[in-house]
Amino acid sequence: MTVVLVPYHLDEYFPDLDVPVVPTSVITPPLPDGTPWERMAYLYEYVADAVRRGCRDGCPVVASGDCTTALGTVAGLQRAGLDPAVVWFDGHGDLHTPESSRSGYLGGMPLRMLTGAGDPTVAERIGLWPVSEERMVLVDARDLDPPEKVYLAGSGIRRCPVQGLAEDVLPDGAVYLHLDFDVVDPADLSGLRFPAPGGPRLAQVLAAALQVVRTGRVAAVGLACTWHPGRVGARARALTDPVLAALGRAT
Ligand SMILES: NC(=[NH2+])NCCC[C@H](N)C(=O)O
Repeated sequence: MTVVLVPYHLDEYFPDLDVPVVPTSVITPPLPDGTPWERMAYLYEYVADAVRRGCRDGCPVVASGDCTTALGTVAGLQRAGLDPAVVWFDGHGDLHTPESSRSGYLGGMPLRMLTGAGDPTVAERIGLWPVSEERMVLVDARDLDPPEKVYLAGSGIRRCPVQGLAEDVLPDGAVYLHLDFDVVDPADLSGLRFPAPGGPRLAQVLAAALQVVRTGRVAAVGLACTWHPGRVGARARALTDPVLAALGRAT
């Protein structure tokens, strides 16, 4: 199984990023000068290519320090000839556009970007096609900003709680499974960049993620290790070890 480590948070290289998986390859190209999205597009070109190749022997897993790396992973699945749906576990929505974001945090935008909205730089440069809202499920997202709530209310994206993830909520076909660890309650995982209290326990997230894996349709997994480097890695293995084991059985 291909396990790709992308030790970055957005366009910033984090050599000390601790991840709960053992990588089979590490992507660290020196990034060119440019805007953050231009630099990320450069990085995600490598990610997309690694995922495309990784599809040949099962389900590639991509670990990075943010959620935006998912843009490269989904593009890689598309390059492999798939039309992936997206099941996105996150304490947040990641549904901002540059106009709606008050923080300006680029990591708060990737799920919206997968619909084809927002800054087009990455999509244009790596050939990422929009995923239709109807093929997206947002799991948990307990910490939504007001503009994200407004957008979700009028969008085709389905939202469900971790404990409400049933077979009939899951989209058809190939699935990109996105796990931002901050979906887990910070009581079970400290050191997160954006802790969102009041969330599900790690064991509950694990049960829901395994449900998705057991469909046998997960084509790639993204692990968003959204913690400060050196803070969480090993503890998160309680989630990733069983998920990777199940992936090995399911593919
Ligand atoms: N996946 C995450 N950790 N996202 C954090 C987003 C935080 C906040 N909603 C923002 O856009 O600024």
